[in-house]
Amino acid sequence: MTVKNPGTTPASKIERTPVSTPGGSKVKEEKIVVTVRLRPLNKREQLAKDQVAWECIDEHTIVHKPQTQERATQPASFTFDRVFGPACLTESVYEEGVKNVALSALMGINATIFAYGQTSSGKTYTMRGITDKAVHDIYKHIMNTPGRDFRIRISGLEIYNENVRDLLNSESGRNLKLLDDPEKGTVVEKLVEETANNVQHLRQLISICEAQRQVGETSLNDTSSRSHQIIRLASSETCTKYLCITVTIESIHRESSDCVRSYVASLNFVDLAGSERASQTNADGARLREGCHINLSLMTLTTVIRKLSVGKRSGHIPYRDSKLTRILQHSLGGNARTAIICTLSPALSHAEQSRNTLYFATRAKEVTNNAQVNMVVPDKQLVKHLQKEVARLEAELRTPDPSNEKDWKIQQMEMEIEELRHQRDLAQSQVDELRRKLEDEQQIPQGLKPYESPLPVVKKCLSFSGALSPKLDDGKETNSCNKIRNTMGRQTMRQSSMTPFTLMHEIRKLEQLQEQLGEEANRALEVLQKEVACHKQGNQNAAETIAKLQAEIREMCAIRQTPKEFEVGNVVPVNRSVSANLKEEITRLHSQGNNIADLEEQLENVQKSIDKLVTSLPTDQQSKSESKKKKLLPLASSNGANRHNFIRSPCSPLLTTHQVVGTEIENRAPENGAVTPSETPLVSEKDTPTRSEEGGDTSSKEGTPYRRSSSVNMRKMQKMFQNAAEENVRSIRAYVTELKERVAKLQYQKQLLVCQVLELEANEVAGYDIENDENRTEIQEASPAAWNVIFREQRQQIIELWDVCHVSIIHRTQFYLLFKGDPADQIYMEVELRRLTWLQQHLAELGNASPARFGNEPTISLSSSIRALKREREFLAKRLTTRLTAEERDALYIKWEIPLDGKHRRIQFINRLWTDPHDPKHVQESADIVAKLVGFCESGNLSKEMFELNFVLPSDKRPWLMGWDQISNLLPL
Ligand SMILES: Nc1ncnc2c1ncn2[C@@H]1O[C@H](COP(=O)(O)OP(=O)(O)OP(=O)(O)O)[C@@H](O)[C@H]1O
Repeated sequence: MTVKNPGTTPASKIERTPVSTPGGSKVKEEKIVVTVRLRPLNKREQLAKDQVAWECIDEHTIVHKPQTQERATQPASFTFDRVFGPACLTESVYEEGVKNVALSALMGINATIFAYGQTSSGKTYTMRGITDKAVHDIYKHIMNTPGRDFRIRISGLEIYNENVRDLLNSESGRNLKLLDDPEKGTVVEKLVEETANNVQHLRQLISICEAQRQVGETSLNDTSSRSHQIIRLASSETCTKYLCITVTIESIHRESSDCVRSYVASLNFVDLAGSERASQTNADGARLREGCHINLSLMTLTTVIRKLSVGKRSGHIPYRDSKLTRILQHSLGGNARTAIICTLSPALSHAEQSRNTLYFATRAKEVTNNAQVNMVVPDKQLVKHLQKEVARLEAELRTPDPSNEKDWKIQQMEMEIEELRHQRDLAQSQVDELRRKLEDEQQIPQGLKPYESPLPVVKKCLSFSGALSPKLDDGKETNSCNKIRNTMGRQTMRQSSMTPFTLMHEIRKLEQLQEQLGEEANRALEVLQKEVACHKQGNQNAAETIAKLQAEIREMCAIRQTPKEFEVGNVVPVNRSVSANLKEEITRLHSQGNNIADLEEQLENVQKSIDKLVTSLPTDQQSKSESKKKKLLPLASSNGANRHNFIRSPCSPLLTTHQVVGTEIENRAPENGAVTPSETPLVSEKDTPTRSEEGGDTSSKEGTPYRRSSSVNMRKMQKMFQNAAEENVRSIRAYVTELKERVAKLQYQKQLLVCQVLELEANEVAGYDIENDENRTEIQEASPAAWNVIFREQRQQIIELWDVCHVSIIHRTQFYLLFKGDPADQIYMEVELRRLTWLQQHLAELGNASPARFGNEPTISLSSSIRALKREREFLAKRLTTRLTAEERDALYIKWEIPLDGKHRRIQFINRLWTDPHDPKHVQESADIVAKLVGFCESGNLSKEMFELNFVLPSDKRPWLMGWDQISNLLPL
């Protein structure tokens, strides 16, 4: 359990967004809110006839009423954010002084309210009232926000004699340890944290803390608080219906929700111990020791405030010198909104202490904090979400999805085609065998009566199967042929010759197989055709969606968000409807991105399918050799219509009508009318014509037109199919390449939109006036002259940001050399600039903290970027020897002033490249050298569109920024 370090939570990834960051470009610093409360003279002071030494002359100024004997050297007037006189109620102090700060916690911003002042000045009195009112307002807000689920948790601790004690667990013992967590900062070990069920429960828990607090008596206050008490409420809120408010900043979200992000924040109420000097309390013994410890913490607090007031860069800030400042480090110049109420006694007798308090308050006014909106993505939830997504994508890509029938069908068909091919070969060999037998029988017929000869029948049957007459398309013809065949079959049977019968049967079987094969192949091609058409459509849809989204985002930009739902200081909650729209759009955009990826993947599959189909066909060589052995080719089917489609594959734009016509002519039977299909003679091995060079019809040995063999046509047809299929593959490859480039371009557009949406969200959260933002940039068509100016400015900004963010110098080089100001470069320049701006901000926010991990990928941090750059420079240094000659290297060393006899000259030289973003010559020369070392040429190996997608560091094969998709992952999806 933590006492938070505001803004930290276990097992969660916290994203921090600056509170008021218009355009998301700068971190807004804000000063600590300092108010002063002057109480009335108490009874003790009245009895002692003490004088009133201070007066609040207006809402901001308190003045010291000079006494005659007092030296006039001391400042008499002090100004603060608000000053409350003796007549002011605690309610006013809360409403006008600290409410805005306190309720920031509801918006995911850590908040701390301190009460500082001498003993009996009214700290506890004020803090009790304020805590009570804040609790009331928190629950009021919860009631008024039914769309969100809140969870409130509370912990309480006191620091007594520099020992930390748990106020909600009296058995935990005295000294809880403070631990340093690289992610969470300082945490209090084993501090109990209770979840408040409702407002009464919360109040009860606060009372327990109050009761547990160490109270002693001093001469100034009968119930003096001798400890620094910190009651901490932490709130977290999801961006949808549910929310948790928790001390340990834990985010819980509904299972049913797609949102994996919540707001989290802690709200600290800190009632400090009296700030007076130990001597003034007439303390001795135990009290004196307490005073020393109290003052150690307060002294450190004062030092920290003093140092912070002159600027955070003023050197070491001694947070670690006391437990109080360690625990409250984030509230002092860090990620929190802080309000300090300085309480004063008006009594003249305490004037010196009161003046010290006012000096402290004056310093505190100068301290600035960097409050941020804390959003939490619980690791468990995130991992679950990502796992689901990965599983879904994997299933889609790897397993034949029943819903994706087309892929499944293609696979099935491929298997069937394979099987059919196998059967065909089998049948073919049987036919060959039968044919041989038949020929043997042909040698015998002298002894047979004419009607006993099976030959004419068989011949007719085979000629039917091998014929390529267009009449085969005609159903009637086919039927009549079938009839003839059947009749022949019956005749054959009557003629009681088993061999011809078997032969016919086998031939029919072969015919059927061939027919099936043709049909299956055509079906496969049809599916492929649909697939490609479908992908084309998908791609078009993606582009349309992007365009629509851009238009909608422009519209959303134009909408002013009034009235505001709930306002806390400068923090304006996100307009829910606009936010919902944005989320919806981003979800759509993401799914579109997935579609694009799917599209690519599926196109690859199509390509593979076609490759398979082609390789399953015999090659030309095979055809030739096989045609010598086998007299009928596999596609010698009577399925003329299918054949026609088969060759005229729709995937082949290169296949011309001429070719198709040619194909049809090729397949046509001789038109001399001398031969009908049924009359075509059986082609025997002996009679097989040889194929001419032109692939045309050649005469048989006998030179009769009847020898015009179907096997020749089949070979040609097969060759044509193969050509067509190869062309298909080529054209689909070209199409896939083109699609990839389009996908890359869409990715750029997507990134740009994501950047815009992030900015919009940040603007909404900050209540930023989008319309009046002068810095806001839109990608608009600029005139060539204007674009030229814009380009130069943007490029310079980019170069400077590369330097600041330690971006890969190979990336810089390639970007620099590729984008030279062409009007088409606008989008790339814009995206690069926005990414870098985001990165700069991200690195600044992260500071020295360890980067959170996203899935298995580490996210970017300053140190990881520097390390990566170092690796890259080492890689380039090695390349100096392989890419440049010794003379070239020496020339460069001389030019870049590297001592020729110095050690580690290569790395020295490489370390000088890309180090001066303000010198254009240096930049150009650096780019030229890196390009040479890596082997880029400006227009050569990469297109602009593919630039980002293809780019990986040669040293570690990882994208230089771990992928810009992570930016979009910051969105509440
Ligand atoms: N604004 C006020 N109006 C009326 N009475 C007040 C006011 N502020 C404080 N008191 C009274 O003054 C007394 C001392 O106040 P309190 O205990 O809050 O002081 P403290 O600063 O917390 O002292 P310590 O540091 O010793 O804990 C209390 O009896 C309280 O009721």
